[in-house]
Order: sequence, then structure tokens, then C-alpha cells
Amino acid sequence: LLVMHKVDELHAHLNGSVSFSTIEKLVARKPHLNIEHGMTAIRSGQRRTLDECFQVFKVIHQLVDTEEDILMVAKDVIREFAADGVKYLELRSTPRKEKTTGMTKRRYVETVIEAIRQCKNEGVDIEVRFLVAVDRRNGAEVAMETVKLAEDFMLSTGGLVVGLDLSGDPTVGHGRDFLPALQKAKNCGLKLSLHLSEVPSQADESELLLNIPPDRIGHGTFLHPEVGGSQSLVDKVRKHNTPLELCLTSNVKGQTVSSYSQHHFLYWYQMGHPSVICTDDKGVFCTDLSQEYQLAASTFNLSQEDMWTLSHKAIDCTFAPDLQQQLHQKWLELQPTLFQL
Ligand SMILES: CC(C)=CCNc1ncnc2c1ncn2[C@@H]1O[C@H](COP(=O)(O)O)[C@@H](O)[C@H]1O
Ligand SMILES: [Zn+2]
Repeated sequence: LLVMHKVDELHAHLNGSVSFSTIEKLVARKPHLNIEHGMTAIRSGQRRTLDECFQVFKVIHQLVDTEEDILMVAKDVIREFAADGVKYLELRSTPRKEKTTGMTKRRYVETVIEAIRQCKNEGVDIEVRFLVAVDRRNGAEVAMETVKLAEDFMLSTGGLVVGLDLSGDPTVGHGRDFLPALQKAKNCGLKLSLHLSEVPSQADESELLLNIPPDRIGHGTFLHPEVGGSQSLVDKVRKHNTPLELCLTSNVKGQTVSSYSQHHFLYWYQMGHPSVICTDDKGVFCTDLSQEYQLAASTFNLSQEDMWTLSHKAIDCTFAPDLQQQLHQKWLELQPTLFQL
């Protein structure tokens, strides 16, 4: 596959982005866990239920449970995105406390920030920002604590922490429980990216969450009327011009979308709505951003120029307004090479 030009990756979960080679290093550190690669990734042609996909994260979390692991994983993931040609990356991750190793949530975030700084110092050609993630499974109280943590880091990291993500198994809990935490995050200046309508029959929840409103939407697979959403949901998204983060391989392998050609990318793209192609979990789903761009291009018959435009428009959807001008410049410089492919 050729490396396609793209400027930014806006939807990448750290522990879902761990590559095969990093998994091998982790397995070598923890041979007693008896973990094989088949347990941490879903290969091409394979499909899993959503439930099975979430089991995969549990296995990876067992492998990544010390500060050392987090540092290595985050640095490897950042280098891999850079090697794929990504110039701006927003990573997201759920701070985890591990009693057995003494890792705290605060140290977890500090370690990710340290990885970002080290990559920068080592000259890796990519800008990285961080979103602190709230896992729905852990409930409203933890969500509120996480917002406080995110706010502290937003203030102490000189703008490396830019936002908050709401993710985790969409079938667990209800969005209404997280409204106070999300509202607080928004009020203190954190940008919000919310996983929304990732599974069917969540119109009520999506309605509530869209009223906040979020700054970006993850997936939004079942928002539009043809798939059981509603015109009112679509209207809300359009009214605020809220960008969608779309992850083709993730949705097909997780079976919320039946095939690539059925992906809701087309619905929003044809409407001219801001849509950004993302990987979600490049390690778990065995993909990278170039491959996702390639898939979108071949599935929907888009030209290189269409893809360039798509990628260019994604710059306006980032949570780092201070970098947008620089990224636009970078893109203009890269444009001529695109048409030689
Ligand atoms: C099952 C499936 C199709 C996954 C893709 N869709 C997803 N939907 C919701 N939350 C997710 C998804 N992928 C990753 N995550 C979240 O990201 C976590 C892994 O990265 P991290 O530990 O936060 O660094 C998971 O435990 C989960 O909370
Ligand atoms: Zn996601």
C-alpha cells in the first residue's frame, strides 16, 4: 500500500493502537501471562461482536500495566503514526490505576505526556495532543474525577491536554449520567469528543449529548433516519456543524456496519458535512491511516484530489487552533507531491 497524504489523525485510542511489534515486546516482558497475538488483534477478514472487541482491550490492558509499558507504548504509537505520514495526532486514553504495579491515574497521564515530550525532543516529525478519556463503564463519579484530572493537566502541560473523550462499551450505562461531568469539562475549556450512536437505539442518549453540544462526534453510526436515528438528530449535528470522526475498518470489523460500501461516510460526505477519516484502534483492527484513506477512496470512488481535500479540511477540526495555520502551510507544501503518485 502506498502512503497517502493526510494531515491528521483525530481519533486514536492509545491501547487500541499498539502495533504487533510492540505487543511482542510487551509479551516478552510478561511471558507468564501466556498472551498470543491472536488475542490482541482482529485480522483481515475477521469480524467480532462488539462484546468480543471489548474483551480484546482487557487483554491489552493486562500487558500494559506499568509506567514503563505506557511510556514504550505511547512512544511506539507516536513514531508509527509519524512513519505513516501523519503530521498531527490527537491521542486519547483512559487513565488507569493498577494496584499491583503502583501506577496511579495521575502518573498514567504524566507518562503519556512524557512520551509526547520525548518524541518531540527526539525530532519525530509530528505534533501530538492528548485527550483524557472517560470510560462509561466506570460511572458518573469516576467521570467527574477524570474531568478534574484533565483540567489539572490542561493547565499544567502548556496545552498538550486539549480535551475529553467519552468512550467505552456503548451498551453500558447511559449518557445522562455523564452530563454534569461533560458540562463541567466544557465550561473549563476542555474540548469534547463523544462516542455517539455507535450502536443502534440510542437516539435518546444522542439527543441529550448533542444538546451540550460536543465539539466532535466519534462514529455517529446510527444518527441518520435510514438506520434508525432521526432527522432531528441530523439537524442538530448540522446546526452546530459538529465534525464526525469516521473509522471504516473499526465499524466493519466490529460489525456495526455490514460492509464498507454501507458505511455512513457516504451519507455525511455527500451532504458536505465535515467528516474526518480516523483509525480508532489501528493495532486491534490491523490498519493504519493510509489504509483507511485508501479504503475510503476505493470504496466510494474518490480521486486523489478528493482525498487531499478531505484531509485538508480535517485541519479545521482539530482541537489545537494554535497549530492550524502551521498545518495548513505544511499541507500546501505537500500538495505538489500528491499528484505525482
Ligand atoms: C469494540 C469496537 C468495535 C471498538 C471500537 N470502538 C470503540 N468504542 C468505544 N470505546 C472504545 C472503542 N475503541 C476503544 N475504546 C476505548 O478505548 C479503550 C482502550 O484504549 P485506552 O486504554 O483508553 O488507551 C477501551 O477500553 C475503550 O474504553
Ligand atoms: Zn473510538
